[in-house]
Amino acid sequence: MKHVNWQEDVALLSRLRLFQNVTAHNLEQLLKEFRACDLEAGEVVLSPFNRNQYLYLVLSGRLMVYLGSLDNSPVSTIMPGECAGEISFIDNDCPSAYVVAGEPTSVLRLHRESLVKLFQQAPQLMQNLLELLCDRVRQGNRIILDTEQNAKIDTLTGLFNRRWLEHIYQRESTRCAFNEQPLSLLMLDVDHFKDYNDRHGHLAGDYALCLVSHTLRDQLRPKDSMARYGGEEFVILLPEIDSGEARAIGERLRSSLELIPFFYSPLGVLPGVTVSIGLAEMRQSDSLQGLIARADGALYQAKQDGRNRLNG
Ligand SMILES: Nc1nc2c(ncn2[C@@H]2O[C@H](COP(=O)(O)OP(=O)(O)OP(=O)(O)O)[C@@H](O)[C@H]2O)c(=O)[nH]1
Repeated sequence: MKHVNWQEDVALLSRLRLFQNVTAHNLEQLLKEFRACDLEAGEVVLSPFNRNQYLYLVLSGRLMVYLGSLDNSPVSTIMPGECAGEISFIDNDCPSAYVVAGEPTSVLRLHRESLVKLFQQAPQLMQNLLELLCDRVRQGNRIILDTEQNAKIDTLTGLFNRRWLEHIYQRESTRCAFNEQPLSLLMLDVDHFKDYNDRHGHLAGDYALCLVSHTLRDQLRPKDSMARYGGEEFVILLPEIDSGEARAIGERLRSSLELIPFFYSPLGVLPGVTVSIGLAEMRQSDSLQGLIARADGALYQAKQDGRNRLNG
């Protein structure tokens, strides 16, 4: 970080969000305390390992924010007019994120004591800082929400993933057991899928998996859950459905795919696929693993019996 000369500019400061509606007199007092610095691209300004005493205001360039490790993708960008370091600046603790110059960047640096002194004379400054902090909290909440979404959704098909299935099963099995209702599970596996990939390419295989997920999910009730269990394996949970009814549902799902001889994809027209299905109904105090093991056994038999059929 290189200290540089800075042409003091009250007009520019008053345009920064932190200083909006702060009087020119107060800003002039603050100006004396600022240090202008130039940062090289990649230079680390804040790190969770170093206590921070400064507030940084970006004048030009941009700062990138990284959570956890610098190897992760940046979670946000701090642009001219915005500031960095305000949380650790206030609580005098280590920053929660890395802040790194994304390109050659000019910043103004202000020691915490200078700003704290001014709080009493300029309450508006405190208000502005609180608003900035609220923005940071909201941004953090959005990141948490996105991360949770990623933790439960399979990116290729948009279905729930295997990890989230555990969570849903806990909830639904408890609810069904409590209400003395049945719960059934279908385990589906795309037939001859290795062959399909070999013939049409892996990307075509990916589109076929999307066809399976969209075709089947559209036929389910809101209370049913469909998850991608593994590569070409899917699990459907059917709460309040006994094995007799689940057989009819599974049969309907299976035949709906059989009736699609080809489909349109970004690669052009591709042949459809069929699925084999294993069915199992929940027994008292069945774990998900136990229920799936029985459905998997039934699926194995469906494959043995010639595929494109339901067993269980
Ligand atoms: N395109 C694509 N293929 C996948 C994906 N996940 C797994 N596969 C492929 O799915 C194929 C599964 O092959 P196998 O387990 O041998 O079974 P199969 O060829 O479907 O044969 P049967 O199940 O006995 O009918 C493998 O070739 C995997 O590479 C994926 O996300 N996309």
